[in-house]
Amino acid sequence: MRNLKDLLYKVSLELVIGPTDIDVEQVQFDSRAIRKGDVFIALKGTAVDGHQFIEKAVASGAVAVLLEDLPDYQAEHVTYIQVNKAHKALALIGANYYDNPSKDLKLVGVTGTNGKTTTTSLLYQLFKKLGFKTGLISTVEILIDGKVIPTKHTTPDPVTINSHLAAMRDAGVDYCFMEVSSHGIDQQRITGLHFVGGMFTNLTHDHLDYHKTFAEYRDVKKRFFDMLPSEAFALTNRDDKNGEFMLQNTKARKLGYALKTYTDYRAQIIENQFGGLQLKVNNQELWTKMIGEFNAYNVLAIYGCAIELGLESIEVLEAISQLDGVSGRFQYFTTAAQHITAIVDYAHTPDALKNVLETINAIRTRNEKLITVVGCGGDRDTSKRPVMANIAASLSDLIIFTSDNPRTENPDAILKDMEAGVEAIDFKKTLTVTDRKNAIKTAVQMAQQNDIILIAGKGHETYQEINGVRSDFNDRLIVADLLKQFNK
Ligand SMILES: CC(=O)N[C@H]1[C@@H](OP(=O)(O)OP(=O)(O)OC[C@H]2O[C@@H](n3ccc(=O)[nH]c3=O)[C@H](O)[C@@H]2O)O[C@H](CO)[C@@H](O)[C@@H]1O[C@H](C)C(=O)N[C@@H](C)C(=O)N[C@H](CCC(=O)O)C(=O)O
Ligand SMILES: Nc1ncnc2c1ncn2[C@@H]1O[C@H](COP(=O)(O)OP(=O)(O)OP(=O)(O)O)[C@@H](O)[C@H]1O
Ligand SMILES: N[C@H](CCC[C@H](N)C(=O)O)C(=O)O
Ligand SMILES: [Mg+2]
Repeated sequence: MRNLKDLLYKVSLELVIGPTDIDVEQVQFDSRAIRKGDVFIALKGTAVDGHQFIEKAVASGAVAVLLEDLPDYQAEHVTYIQVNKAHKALALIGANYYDNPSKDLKLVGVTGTNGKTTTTSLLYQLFKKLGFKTGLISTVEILIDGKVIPTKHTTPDPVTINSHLAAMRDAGVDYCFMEVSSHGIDQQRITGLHFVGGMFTNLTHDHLDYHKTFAEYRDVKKRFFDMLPSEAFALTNRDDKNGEFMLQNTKARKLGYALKTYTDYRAQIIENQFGGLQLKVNNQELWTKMIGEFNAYNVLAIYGCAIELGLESIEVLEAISQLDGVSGRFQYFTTAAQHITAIVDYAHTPDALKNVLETINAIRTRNEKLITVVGCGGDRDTSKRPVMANIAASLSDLIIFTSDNPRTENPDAILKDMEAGVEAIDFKKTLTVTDRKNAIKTAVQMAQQNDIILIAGKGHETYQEINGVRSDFNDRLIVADLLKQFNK
């Protein structure tokens, strides 16, 4: 139970009707979750306006309502608090509710189109290996020094974020690494958090359904760096043309990492094989199990972050060489007989798909086929569909288009959008198999000695969402099972 007045600390108020010196139970922004004694925050969302549900929230027992627009009818014994920006107020209230836990640990945020989960998960592993109590907030899971908590979002809502940070503080966590998505920045899910560092991986095509233009998407990402305090570091990829742009208005210490540009943290690829990467990082040797040029960026970024957080270079390099890959990111399975390799990867943007295919093409040595199984999500950016299909077709020997979370869309309509991106010359090597399990089965059946199968788009996911219904689905389990026939 918390005092409402304390929760409103730093929230800029327009009008208050009723007492604020009252006890409230929980902070809710969904009327369906309200219990007696809660405070309801009405948010104007992307689908509906939460103001519609004020009466319902009050009927369910809300003792206070925070809103932007006052209703004509106001219930007695309920406090109404009017603000200009309810999303911002929610974030501040969420932080106040848990006594601003982000100030009690060292929180680093990672933003960018691709590589956030990889970078944050590697940082989590690295800091744990070096003996620190560590936390992680990522697309795959939330980790509180080893304790796993399932998650649905990359960057959860601010009440959830602060509740996890509070649990981390209570567990004595020193460092927390979190993914900062563009939706998270735009919807103020990270407002009020105290970061000691911010990192930027790259910016390429994604989420143009939500942000409308690339410039708007870029500007939203930059807002994360604008909010960093002067004691924080801001470490950005200088080989990406937006790496410097992110830092234009930040107060934080500006730092860069790159493979192709001279900056603070530099790496050179000495070797890039299926076994891993050999790098020269600021003139020191580094070996890692991570594969491909894009992972050279991820590894260099975590090295820079660790040094900025005050760790010793030698022990960081040594610990990085022991880190394992990240679940569903270039995770591969090789058969004993026939030597067929299947790679499950979370590439769900044009750039990620291109990177993964180029990596496979660069490190494959034999005269084998590369078979790609890929789909595009429903109810998400439709403009990336033909682009991803074109990339898959031009960089593979055989392509099987299939479904990847059609959500509420017709799966075949999504596949038609993808097929439209394939050049006439590539058509003869493409197949469309709507059912994803059958698509994977087809790829395995077509594979011959030494062939490589890439199954892209779902990575760590354990479900497939069709017609709005989620059912169990796991690319890794399915392909591992199908490959058993070659191991007998
Ligand atoms: C488009 C989007 O981002 N939507 C998110 C947003 O919901 P919204 O505010 O738009 O919701 P809305 O349905 O319009 O409802 C408005 C308000 O009315 C309330 N309501 C609604 C119905 C009702 O009966 N009573 C009620 O009170 C809702 O709780 C809400 O507060 O805020 C919610 C709470 O934080 C999120 O759960 C929800 O995520 C949806 C489910 C989603 O799919 N989001 C994805 C796109 C997303 O956020 N992805 C990013 C990036 C992914 C990546 O690239 O890694 C992520 O960070 O996960
Ligand atoms: N630094 C990088 N640059 C480009 N592509 C990358 C990079 N790191 C990983 N990838 C590719 O992008 C895919 C997604 O990686 P990851 O899950 O780390 O990204 P993310 O930013 O967390 O994605 P999301 O926005 O869905 O949370 C990987 O499976 C890989 O194909
Ligand atoms: N966080 C990303 C994940 C996409 C993963 C892909 N499997 C899909 O469902 O489209 C998004 O919501 O756009
Ligand atoms: Mg992620």
